[in-house]
Amino acid sequence: MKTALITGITGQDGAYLAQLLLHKGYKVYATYRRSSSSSFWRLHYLGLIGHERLELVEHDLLDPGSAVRLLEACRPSEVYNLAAQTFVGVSFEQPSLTSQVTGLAVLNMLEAIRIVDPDIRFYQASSAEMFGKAQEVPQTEDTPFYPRSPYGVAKLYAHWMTINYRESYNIFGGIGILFNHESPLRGDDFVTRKITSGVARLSLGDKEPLRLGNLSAYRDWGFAGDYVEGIWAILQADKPDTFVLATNVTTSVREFATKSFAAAGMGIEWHGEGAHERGTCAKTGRPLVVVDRRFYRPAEVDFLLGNPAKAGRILNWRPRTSLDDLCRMMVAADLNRASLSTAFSSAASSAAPEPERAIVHQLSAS
Ligand SMILES: C[C@H]1O[C@H](OP(=O)(O)OP(=O)(O)OC[C@H]2O[C@@H](n3cnc4c(=O)[nH]c(N)nc43)[C@H](O)[C@@H]2O)[C@@H](O)[C@@H](O)C1=O
Repeated sequence: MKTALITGITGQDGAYLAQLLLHKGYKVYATYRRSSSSSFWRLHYLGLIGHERLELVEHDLLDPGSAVRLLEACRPSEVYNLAAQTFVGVSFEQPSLTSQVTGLAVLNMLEAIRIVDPDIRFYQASSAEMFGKAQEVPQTEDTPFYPRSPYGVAKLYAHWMTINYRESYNIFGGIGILFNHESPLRGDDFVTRKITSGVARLSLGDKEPLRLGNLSAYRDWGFAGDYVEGIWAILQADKPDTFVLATNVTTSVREFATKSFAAAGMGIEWHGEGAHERGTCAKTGRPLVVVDRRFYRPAEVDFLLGNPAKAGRILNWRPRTSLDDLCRMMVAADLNRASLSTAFSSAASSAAPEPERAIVHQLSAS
């Protein structure tokens, strides 16, 4: 039985990767931060909590000594480093913390591998944010980097450090440069899930429009479930290498919102431009989307489009889920959650004790 260690199990990719590795028969050790122990909802969602081959381990990425002890205790043959401060917007507010967690912490794990067992295969989650102000279209493994956020800069440090350990110490450092990948398990601070949960709320009658930032940013969005298959394949390759995982299709935030409203059976019409743009219901004219400058970033990445040809050729990896299917999947999951919570709160109020209901009845009658 192979043993893997995943850092960042409470995130979207950690949950899907754990599911994949357990399905393949691995023993999986998975780390989480003490303060994120309440975010096991994704593991519950996938039915992984209590799995006999999944062991959750508390770990602080910033502590080099505990990285060594972690590897000595788990003895993995593969380490998947997914833990990071992953919100680009937050990285402008907390650049130092982001640099430590997303950048420097990766060095701690690489050093621990060098000390404990240099044969461990290490996966580093690099990001399309490293392309930032993209120097060519589409972006490939050879495109020069130009990060536009503290997050992108930190990821670039970790990226080069992994290559450096590959070349200096012969460590199997496999790298995936992942473009945006989404799912019903995405956190609702990211724009796709913010949109699909807003669509669910609005389609169930809520009146408060969705407040978004830059609607004209373009992203190459795929399904996270497809991408973890690529991540696994990167560590099974004959030699350590760097691969772009992307769909080769790019779409604006505005168009993602249009598709998501359509998935809930609602048409949206767009009016105005820039900070004054808004989207209204095609049938009733009620406001569905307004632009809110608070969600703009100090520096924006305007356009990302990845070419995954190398991953197709060498790893035989291809994204299988179209953007339309992804939108439908995410909207359906959010509609389900929203109607369950509406049903739950109305069941809770109708289950109020008899005397309270009687009082409400009397008050409204008088
Ligand atoms: C590859 C990369 O992918 C992700 O980073 P991201 O692209 O920044 O993702 P996002 O969903 O936060 O923003 C996408 C775009 O949408 C725009 N946008 C408009 N209005 C809102 C808005 O209201 N909220 C947010 N969050 N974004 C908005 C925003 O300005 C940006 O242009 C992370 O997984 C990251 O870890 C990673 O590695």
